[in-house]
Amino acid sequence: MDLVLIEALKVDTVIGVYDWERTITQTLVLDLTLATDIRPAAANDDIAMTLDYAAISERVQAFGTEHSFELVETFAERLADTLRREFGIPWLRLTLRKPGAVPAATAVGVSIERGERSAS
Ligand SMILES: Nc1nc2c(c(=O)[nH]1)N=C([C@H](O)[C@@H](O)CO)CN2
Repeated sequence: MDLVLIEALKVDTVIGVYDWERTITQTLVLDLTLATDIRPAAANDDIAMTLDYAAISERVQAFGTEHSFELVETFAERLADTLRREFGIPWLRLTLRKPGAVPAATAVGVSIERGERSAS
């Protein structure tokens, strides 16, 4: 299985458990690793035969605008489910960082893997 990568994608959203966080937009930083077979697209030089990282990046940013969760866990889980359903992604790893949430840390966040990763 091959992988399509999206690294350090900035996503603006309302997120957080504290009252003050419900009134502001914060920027999350996402890394996505998306399983697919790139061989058909490579053989035909055809964007329609692979995962379009530009289209997926736009969808992730729209997702951030559409939702306002409290937990980064909820954002990650719901986004992973949305991307897998809408783009037919069999397996993905999603790492979500919330910079500045803990001043002593560069970033905090979660990393999840969902779906089945085939061996071939
Ligand atoms: N595991 C989590 N811990 C915390 C979260 C979270 O989403 N998941 N969120 C907060 C606050 O919103 C924090 O980011 C504000 O600085 C605290 N802990």
